[in-house]
Amino acid sequence: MVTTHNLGFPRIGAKRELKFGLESYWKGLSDQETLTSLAAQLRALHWQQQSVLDFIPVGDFSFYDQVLDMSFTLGNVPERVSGREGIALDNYFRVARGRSAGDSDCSCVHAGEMTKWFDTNYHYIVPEFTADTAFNLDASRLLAQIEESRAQGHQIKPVIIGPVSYLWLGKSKDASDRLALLERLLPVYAELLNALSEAGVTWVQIDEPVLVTELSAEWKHAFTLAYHHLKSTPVQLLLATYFGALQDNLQLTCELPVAGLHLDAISAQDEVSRVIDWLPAHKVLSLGVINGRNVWKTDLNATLEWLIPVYQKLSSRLWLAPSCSLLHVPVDLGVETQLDTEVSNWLAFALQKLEELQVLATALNKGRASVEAELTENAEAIASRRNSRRVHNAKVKSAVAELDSAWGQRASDYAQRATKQGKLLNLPAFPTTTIGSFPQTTEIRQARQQFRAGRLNTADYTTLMQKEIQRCVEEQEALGLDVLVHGEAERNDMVEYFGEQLEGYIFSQFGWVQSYGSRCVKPPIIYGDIARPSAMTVTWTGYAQSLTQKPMKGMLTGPVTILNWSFVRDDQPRATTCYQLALAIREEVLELEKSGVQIIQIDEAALREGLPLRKSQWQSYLDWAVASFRIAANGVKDETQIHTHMCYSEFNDIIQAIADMDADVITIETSRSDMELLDVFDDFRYPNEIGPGVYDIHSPNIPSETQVVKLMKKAAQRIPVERLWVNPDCGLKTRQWDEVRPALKNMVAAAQALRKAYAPVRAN
Ligand SMILES: Nc1nc2c(c(=O)[nH]1)N[C@@H](CNc1ccc(C(=O)N[C@@H](CCC(=O)N[C@@H](CCC(=O)N[C@@H](CCC(=O)O)C(=O)O)C(=O)O)C(=O)O)cc1)CN2
Ligand code: MET
Ligand SMILES: [Zn+2]
Repeated sequence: MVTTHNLGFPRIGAKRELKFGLESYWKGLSDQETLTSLAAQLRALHWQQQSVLDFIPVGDFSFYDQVLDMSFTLGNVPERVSGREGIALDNYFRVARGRSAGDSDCSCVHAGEMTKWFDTNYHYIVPEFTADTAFNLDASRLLAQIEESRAQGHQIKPVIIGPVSYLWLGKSKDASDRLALLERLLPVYAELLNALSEAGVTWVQIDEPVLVTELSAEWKHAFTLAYHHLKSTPVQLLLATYFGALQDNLQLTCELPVAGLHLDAISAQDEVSRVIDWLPAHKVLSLGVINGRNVWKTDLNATLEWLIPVYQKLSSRLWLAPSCSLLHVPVDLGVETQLDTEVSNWLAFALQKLEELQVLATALNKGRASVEAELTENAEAIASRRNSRRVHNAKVKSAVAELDSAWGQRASDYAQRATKQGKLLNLPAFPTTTIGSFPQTTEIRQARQQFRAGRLNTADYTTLMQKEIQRCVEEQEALGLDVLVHGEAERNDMVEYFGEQLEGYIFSQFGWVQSYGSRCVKPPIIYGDIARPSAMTVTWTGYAQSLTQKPMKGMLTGPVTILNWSFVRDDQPRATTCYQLALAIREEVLELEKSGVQIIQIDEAALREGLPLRKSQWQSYLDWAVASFRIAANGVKDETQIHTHMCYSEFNDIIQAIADMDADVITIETSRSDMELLDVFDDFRYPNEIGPGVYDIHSPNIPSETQVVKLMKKAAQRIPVERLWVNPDCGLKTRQWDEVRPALKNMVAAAQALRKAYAPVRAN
């Protein structure tokens, strides 16, 4: 018999119940009891929905982030919050967000740093280490949830993050070697596993996703040390790897002294037979055969055909699961009532993926005949997608086939363009601008909800959004900003908004996926060739420009970011889809230009974060990603100024690729790193203009004028002042107007001070 299990389930709720519960608690509108009982209800529902599986995950639920949960379990709690009285949960939220329910402004602490979870759009709270970090087990969260699930009659498998990945994902705050902490960490893990065993647990899933990345000899050795240390614990360990292939870590991984291994057979299908060869005969092999990161139905017949010989070899040592936690896909296709029925028949969300898993297991355990109807239905859906005329657009395919590098080439080089643009735009030194979005207020969101529900007509919705745009322009004029934006009021999200207007896309009503904390995105779904039936932003931008004499930046999302933050086709290379998106955005750029827009920003927030997990694959990704951006951006006249924006700025290794995009201006995140990141942008390596973010928009804290001046002076030591812009780190949509106004006021005042301070330099 094969065993079925799941690595993790989405916790936000099919209708984002957890999001609303959390936000209400943070605002002080509900109490802890309400929040914890909502959490228990969600867990109960999710376990029940998974209960056909042989093992269901416990410990994957989180109030904010599973890595932060692990930090609390290991007693690695930052000093700045420890020793506080009151509700423990509030301390957890203080690390997550810098404050908790009922905190007055003065009791805020700085939030833990947030960063991307591998190559997904999920963000985790980075564990903090120093040379003195001590660990202390607090297994209460896990033990309580184990008891809770048992009471509901489930067969469970607790999920924890493994010690090596835990250290790898964290950051040393004092430049000490975090790997040196392993010795101190392992006894706490052993204690945890013992506690789980005492609670009656037999299997524990221990996640070590860093095994799919390139590891140095020290980190490889850490694996051997760690798992030999944990070998004698009484529970059986299922070591889980996902998001990629093991490659040079394959032999190491197979030989670790654990009871079982989970391999992502979607991204590492080629490795399965080698793993079987290397894996000692007593070990279980769990294969992730259902894609946990995309929304397409699995081709069950093909998968089964491939699995049958594997099952013959492994027999009951074979376990089946989705490739990774289902955190990265929406919960339930069943609640979607407005999806196009043809395309929706090609899709599977979390619950449907578990059904697929069940069909595969039943076919192996009881023979194909026992699931004949399901297999036939699946074959029909797969064929329907493959043969659908709606997937293919001959015009788009030939446009992509005709692309050559000339499409990505601007007429003149940067220096010549800068002169022409300077004359036309006539901006002061240290020009001020923002990244695009202004607060998405409750009124804006509610208006859009009403519009969607048909309770507000198009004319009224448009009027409301125009009012918001007008307000936004007036605020910026009053603040004295130099280059204005329209504020993106009309956009639900910077990717979904474009997806909704492009052909080849469909979008769900409830397909929410957690991005961080309570924040979710609803990635639109690319099912076919991409075309742009009509202009997407020109009217809104034109309206905004009509309200001011100052230059209004056109605001677009770039092809690579649209690709990386959408659910994409799995029937053609990502590069091909990206080129199609690039052509669509190029059309929009050219139409904006034609309408008189002089500055166009094309956000590539996800270009850096879309890098493959292994460095050896970076260059081929960067080649098509940069080429796509260039196709989108570089068809404009010299006089048109192209901006781009990226929110994470560890650019050290890819600065050449960033420079090759050849945008006239790039805005990046730098405030949190005190401008040190700019070292890599120094004179020689980055030739164009730069707006290093001067304050962190993720925090409600207001930067002072002095702070901004200080940061910009640091920037000016690295970048010639005539190439510097002044702007926040990222868009302001998650902030309140009361936070934005004073922050930008200080930023503008700082720019004025800088103009005075550097005036003599510029006169020379
Ligand atoms: N796709 C994407 N990925 C990204 C980012 C990004 O901006 N977009 N930014 C970075 C950080 N990640 C982020 C992810 C989400 C949000 C965010 O603000 N999300 C919103 C949802 C945005 C949205 O699509 N809103 C819709 C739906 C609004 C809504 O929820 N309406 C309520 C009613 C209104 C209300 O009471 O608020 C309802 O339908 O129930 C809209 O505006 O139309 C949220 O979770 O709150 C911010 C940053 C990295 N990845
Ligand atoms: N233009 C977008 C905004 O300001 C860029 C955000 S990058 C995540 O919101
Ligand atoms: Zn950003």
